[in-house]
Amino acid sequence: MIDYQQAIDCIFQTIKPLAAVRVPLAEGVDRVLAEDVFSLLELPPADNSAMDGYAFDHAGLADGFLTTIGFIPAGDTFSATVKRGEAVRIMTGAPLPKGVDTVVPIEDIESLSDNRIRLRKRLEHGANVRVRGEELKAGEKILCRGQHLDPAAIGMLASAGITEVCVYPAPRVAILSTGDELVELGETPDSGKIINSNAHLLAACLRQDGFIPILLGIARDQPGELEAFLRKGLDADMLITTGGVSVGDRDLVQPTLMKIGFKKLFWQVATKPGKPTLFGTIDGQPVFGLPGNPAASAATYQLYARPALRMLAGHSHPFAPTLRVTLATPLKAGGKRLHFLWGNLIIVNGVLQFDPSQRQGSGQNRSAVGAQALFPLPIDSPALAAGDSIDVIMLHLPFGQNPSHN
Ligand SMILES: Nc1nc2c(c(=O)[nH]1)N[C@H]1C(S)=C(S)[C@@H](COP(=O)(O)OP(=O)(O)OC[C@H]3O[C@@H](n4cnc5c(N)ncnc54)[C@H](O)[C@@H]3O)O[C@H]1N2
Ligand code: MOO
Repeated sequence: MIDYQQAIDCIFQTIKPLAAVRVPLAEGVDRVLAEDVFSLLELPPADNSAMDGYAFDHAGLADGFLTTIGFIPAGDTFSATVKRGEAVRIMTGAPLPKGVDTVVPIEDIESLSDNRIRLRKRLEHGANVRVRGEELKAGEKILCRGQHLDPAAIGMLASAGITEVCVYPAPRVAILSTGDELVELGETPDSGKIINSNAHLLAACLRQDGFIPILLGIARDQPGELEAFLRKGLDADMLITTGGVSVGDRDLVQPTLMKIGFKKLFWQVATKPGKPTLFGTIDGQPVFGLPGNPAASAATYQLYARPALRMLAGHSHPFAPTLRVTLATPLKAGGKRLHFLWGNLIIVNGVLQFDPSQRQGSGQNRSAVGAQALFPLPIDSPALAAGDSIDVIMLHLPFGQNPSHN
């Protein structure tokens, strides 16, 4: 049996980004750039005002008095040259006319009679002016391959005149649930049956992370049916199965995958949950056989499938960050497998604490509900006390807390 580090090393060495596609800029959000991007425009296109105020020539400001000779709203230009001792009323974003280099905000002047104004305080030369090209030069490299496109990046690319981007696409993920005991949500589970909740859990994880779930349904524990279902998943960018990967008489996923060209890279990891996790490829397509126990499916999605999907999507940092926090409540000693414990992150006096969930059983969906982090309790770890420093794997930010309780 391999350990957790060997499992993630194997995934890291195996998965390569998907073939890049060119998409309209708006569809690029949350994707990763597959090529460098160069600005088509200079920005700002001209020296312009950063404030609503009055523009003037700083060198001509002898006594703090100026005569206003006109008005420029944003989007307009002013053709006349402004002479020393004169000022034009100018709005934020409007280009500076010839002859001026400094802007005084409206709040900092006193209006006098005869179109005269007086500056209340001294200003630096060039104050409140945005200089042509200070943000972007035409032809300048503005974003590099590998950059994640957040909304601010989309805004900057739009400002640079970029209409399309070349990105790694969002992976499409086929999900197959296996097991004779399963019925679909909406059906009545008769004796011994349970609802296929893992498909909903995994589809929700995928949607939350910006990936595309393709639900294949439920394959019975019967080799022919299972093979037909597995083949349906081969068009996707990744295939994830749940259930049927342990050592039971009806755990048929692995032998059936083998029949259709599966190259097994690992099976069984010394972790709890997640021991029976299976990983490999079929013609280069990554395939995960996740354990059927719901919280084991949820944990192995976070620990293995999610980073693998981020790698397909071109992210150079696929693994969730770890963060040093304090333990809120004591924990029992570790055992013979690395034990991933679900927990909440709570903020106490501005310090993050990890509060382990009361339920940790891998057979229950409830164990993972609301958890924002996983704590890997090391093999043979001694018992831990409240206040101990621990490193947790961050799954989500602890939003949703009432700020007054911090
Ligand atoms: N003798 C051994 N038995 C088991 C071992 C072992 O090492 N030796 N490992 C245990 C561990 S750990 C896990 S995890 C489970 C995983 O086994 P499988 O992946 O083969 O999963 P199943 O046996 O098919 O199901 C396990 C459990 O999960 C429920 N399940 C399955 N699919 C779904 C679904 N789509 N939605 C909701 N719940 C599902 C299923 O009914 C079972 O209760 O094996 C242990 N056994
Ligand atoms: O390892 Mo299993 O995956 O405990 O539930």
